[in-house]
Amino acid sequence: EQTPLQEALNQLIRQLQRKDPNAFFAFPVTDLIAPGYSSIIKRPMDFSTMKDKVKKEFYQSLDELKADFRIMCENAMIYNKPETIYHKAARKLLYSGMKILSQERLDSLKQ
Ligand SMILES: NC(=O)c1ccc2nc(N)sc2c1
Repeated sequence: EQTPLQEALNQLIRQLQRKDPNAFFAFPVTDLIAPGYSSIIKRPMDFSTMKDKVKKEFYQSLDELKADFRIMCENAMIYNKPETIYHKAARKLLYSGMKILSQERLDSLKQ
């Protein structure tokens, strides 16, 4: 019951998650592991939420998924200090992920 767009977006999320081997971005960040997170980060995002949004057809285009991916990485660079493994992982993920999401052949998914 998946549309071509859903198939393509799920495949891209799988590709992006391979760039997060420590699964720092796999699930929502809790205030338990990250004190004060929910009062600092106004638009939390993670890969499990993105997958749920694909399933519920919240994304109408690749650009909308790209926006959530960028928010997810930027959140981590806001909350976590630059010298932390989380901040460094987020910056690396953002750059490698944007390369994956900006390939020519994906232009058909743009609206
Ligand atoms: N995505 C994040 O910002 C993130 C992920 C995992 C994690 N674990 C901690 N102890 S702080 C922390 C932050």
